[in-house]
Amino acid sequence: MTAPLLEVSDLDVIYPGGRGRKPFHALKKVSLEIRPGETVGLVGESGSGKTTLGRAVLGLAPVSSGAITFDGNDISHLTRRERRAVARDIQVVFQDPYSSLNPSMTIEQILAEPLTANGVDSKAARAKVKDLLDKVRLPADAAGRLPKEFSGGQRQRIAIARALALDPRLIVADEAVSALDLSTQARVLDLFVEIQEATGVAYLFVTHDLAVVRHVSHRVAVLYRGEIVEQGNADQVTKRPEHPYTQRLFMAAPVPDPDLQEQRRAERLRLHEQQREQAEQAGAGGM
Ligand SMILES: Nc1ncnc2c1ncn2[C@@H]1O[C@H](COP(=O)(O)OP(=O)(O)OP(=O)(O)O)[C@@H](O)[C@H]1O
Repeated sequence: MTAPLLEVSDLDVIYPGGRGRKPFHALKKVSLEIRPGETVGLVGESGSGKTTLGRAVLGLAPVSSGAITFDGNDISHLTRRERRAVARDIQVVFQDPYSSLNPSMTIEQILAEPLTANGVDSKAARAKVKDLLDKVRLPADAAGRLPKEFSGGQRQRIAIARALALDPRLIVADEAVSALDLSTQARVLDLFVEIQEATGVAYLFVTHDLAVVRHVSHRVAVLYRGEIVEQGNADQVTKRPEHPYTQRLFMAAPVPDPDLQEQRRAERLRLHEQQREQAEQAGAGGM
């Protein structure tokens, strides 16, 4: 079996208190592994600690104890300089495609920025920008335009292209499709999968949306109040969850497939009709 690319072991994150706020223990003894080219979906309801775990991997949350290793090296307590070296390999795509792109920069400037900051000359950067636009299925003439000229889905493609600029090995996707409508979501998710197949990048896919997690994940980890209560193969966790919390979480999930949704709606209506008829009959019998 391949060695893990990312290994989180017994991780505790405690946000310090202050200004009348008590310290908050956001992650408790969290352990998780991601192998090269793998997608691990991280699910859990709001406040369970999903974003905190993504941020800890990116070096943005306070690690109180435990370890995060990337490619065998502990990255949980890096200096700024050391972090910069790792940052090439671990990139992020955030939820909001409207605020994450600088509105006054052209797409070419946005995509070239991480390249030139890492010593790529401007000619090579221009060529790479073309290649990145192609990877995310945007036309080459997108380069000269501004973010405001693009739809939410297209902006998210630009954000993905920017994350890919330095050929990372891991991308933390934090609710990366949550702001998009359903059909755009599906297309952007397909793009994530396509890019993974082409480049071998691994994803930590943070999402509250179980349909999303089913769509992209090889494995799934379920967070509940800062603890991982279940993790395993995506099929097994999403179809036959063992932990009662996961069972409740998946039972309550909306269904993304419109046909299935319609079928369930029709079933509910039929049941409702049946109950109404039974109630009417019972009422009539009583008269
Ligand atoms: N900087 C911080 N200081 C103190 N507490 C924080 C901080 N950031 C997050 N928290 C708390 O940590 C807990 C976990 O937050 P986190 O954002 O990781 O959850 P989440 O599962 O991603 O939820 P959501 O889906 O709502 O973003 C929450 O109770 C939150 O209030």
